[in-house]
Amino acid sequence: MRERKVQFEMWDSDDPVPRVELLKRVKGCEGILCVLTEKIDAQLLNAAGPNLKVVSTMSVGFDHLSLDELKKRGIRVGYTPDVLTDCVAELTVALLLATSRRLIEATHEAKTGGWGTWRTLWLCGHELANSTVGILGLGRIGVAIAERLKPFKVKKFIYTDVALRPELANMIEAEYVSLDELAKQSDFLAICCALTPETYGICNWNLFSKMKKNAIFINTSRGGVVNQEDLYEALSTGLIAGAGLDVTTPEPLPTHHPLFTLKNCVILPHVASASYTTRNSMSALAANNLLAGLRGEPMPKELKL
Ligand SMILES: O=C(O)[C@H](O)CO
Repeated sequence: MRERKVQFEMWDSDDPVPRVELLKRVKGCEGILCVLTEKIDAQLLNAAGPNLKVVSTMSVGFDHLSLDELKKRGIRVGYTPDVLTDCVAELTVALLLATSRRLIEATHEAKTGGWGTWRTLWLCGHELANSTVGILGLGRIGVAIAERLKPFKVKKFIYTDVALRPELANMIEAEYVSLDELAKQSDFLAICCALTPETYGICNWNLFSKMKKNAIFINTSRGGVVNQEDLYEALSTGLIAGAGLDVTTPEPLPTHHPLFTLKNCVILPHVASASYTTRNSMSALAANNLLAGLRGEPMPKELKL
């Protein structure tokens, strides 16, 4: 293999690179490796200029990339699916259990003196055994979540998506239903779809009002799929039983946000893929995508534009 040297400049901080700084530093670059906090839009692509050949994002989600603008300029895009599937599924199950069994409330009560005598209905939650689990957007992550939930004796998996996903559905014996039926039948509803113009705000009053009173809503995809005002209304009026959110709009969610006042809403700071193993795999894959793109070779994981 012919050796080629790559010159790179790294933003050596866990905090995002300030936009003004990024716009300055991308000028003339052939490749950019970014994370989901960087908006790769027309402004940034113009600032980079015509040398830019490849953008590699260290994420499975790509809603921070203006795909039309990238396509128009013939810029190739790499992303990091698969390597985070197990980690995200694991966290989703943890969040689901923490929400449905009210673990955050329970530790708070234990610590702050709320733990009195044993009481019959105190801190009762909802169990997975004999339940129906709905998945909105059945991909690798949805399947991995269902595989982990099955041993909890879930009765039935149902899903909806823009199209039938027979191969994935067969792996978990999931039945395809309409969005309305998904809302009506699910005891637990896991949101696993990508954020696109079609899914923006799809979890709104219309959906929540059809859900069961005992339903638990879990979102580890993107905050933008949820109408948060409607979710607040649904949770605070007891329309649904609880919500676990790893993603919100905006991020970070301001500490004074009404959702933080609700006991039946568990909010995590976008940590679904945060394990050492997974973040290492994601960064290696993102780097390999970038290098392959620069060499003009097939990327290990390229997004088809
Ligand atoms: O899109 C992603 O990769 C996750 O949201 C963060 O790991």
